[in-house]
Amino acid sequence: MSLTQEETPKAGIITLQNGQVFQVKSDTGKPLDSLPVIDVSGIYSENFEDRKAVAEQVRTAAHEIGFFYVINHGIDPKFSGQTFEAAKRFFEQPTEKKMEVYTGLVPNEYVGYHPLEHYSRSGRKKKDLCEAFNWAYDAKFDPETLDINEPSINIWPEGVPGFQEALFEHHTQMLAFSRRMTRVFALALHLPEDAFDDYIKRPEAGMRVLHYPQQEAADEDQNGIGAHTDFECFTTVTQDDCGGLEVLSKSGEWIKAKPIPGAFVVNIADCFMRQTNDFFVSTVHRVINKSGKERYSCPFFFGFDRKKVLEAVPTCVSEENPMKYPIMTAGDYYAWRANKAKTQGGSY
Ligand SMILES: O=C(O)CCC(=O)C(=O)O
Ligand SMILES: [Fe+2]
Repeated sequence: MSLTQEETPKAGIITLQNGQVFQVKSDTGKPLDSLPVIDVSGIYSENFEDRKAVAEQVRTAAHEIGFFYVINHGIDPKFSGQTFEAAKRFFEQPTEKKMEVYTGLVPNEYVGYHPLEHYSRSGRKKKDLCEAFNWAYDAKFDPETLDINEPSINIWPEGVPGFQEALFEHHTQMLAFSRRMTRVFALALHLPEDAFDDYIKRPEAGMRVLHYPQQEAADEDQNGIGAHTDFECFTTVTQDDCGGLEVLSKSGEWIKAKPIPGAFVVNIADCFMRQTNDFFVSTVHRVINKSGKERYSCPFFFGFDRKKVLEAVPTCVSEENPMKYPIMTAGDYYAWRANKAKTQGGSY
């Protein structure tokens, strides 16, 4: 949210940190089945036509709604199981202990602990009812690293055995999947499959695990995480079976992204929206946990090397449709958004 804590949001209007303003028709999520489900098993095929067939479905989904489920993604659910189990052990600790790795200790970066009811994206009366632990790319855990000696920016809690190991085992899986999906996105943009390969040799690859207690406050007073867009290229979310993730449709309705066992939810984020000159839509989403249970989720945020310039891809600009966004590096864009989110009480 770009609203400061003092401003009161106008009913039905959402203003985001990236400057976009949205009109919402109804504040209540609807259980529509309108998010596409894409079987991505073809991304592992040796046959180009199989990969292209997945890419065409991704093209439509990324353009029309910016959110879709992927099934048959090939990642064993034991990895997210381990992450959720490790996260429960971390979140269970007293707040003072968790604050030893408070994200505020690391300026400009989104690593470490984000406390409960501490940030607000929604501008609602009460701050967002979630807590999170974030960790960033670490060359040591990237089998394709270019520089194994690159220092890590992560901070880790003491006294949670196996925490870092569980989280990075999972991260390494998601990294490989996201690199493959980047090739699918290139095909989806009708570019050569390797068009972004150089952008993701040293990618931006942050991950977080979130805990949402059951919400007692009314939706108009609080959200689990308020309406926002993500700032990298695309996000892949593993959610448990509680539900609560909602996506804002183009017509201004909140659609419930109900959990599909074993599926990931993939959403387009702002860097891809900028690079594709709005052909891919970075879609507003939020979470409200009224399931009666504790909700856990784990998004993986994938983006380009900070040194790369976010120029529009050639298939998305023309004389009639010039680039809409100022050109900057992925790193400058990230720093701008990260700072905004941290100083305005926002979250990731
Ligand atoms: O918890 C979820 O399902 C989504 C979380 C999210 O949108 C975020 O952390 O950016
Ligand atoms: Fe998000």
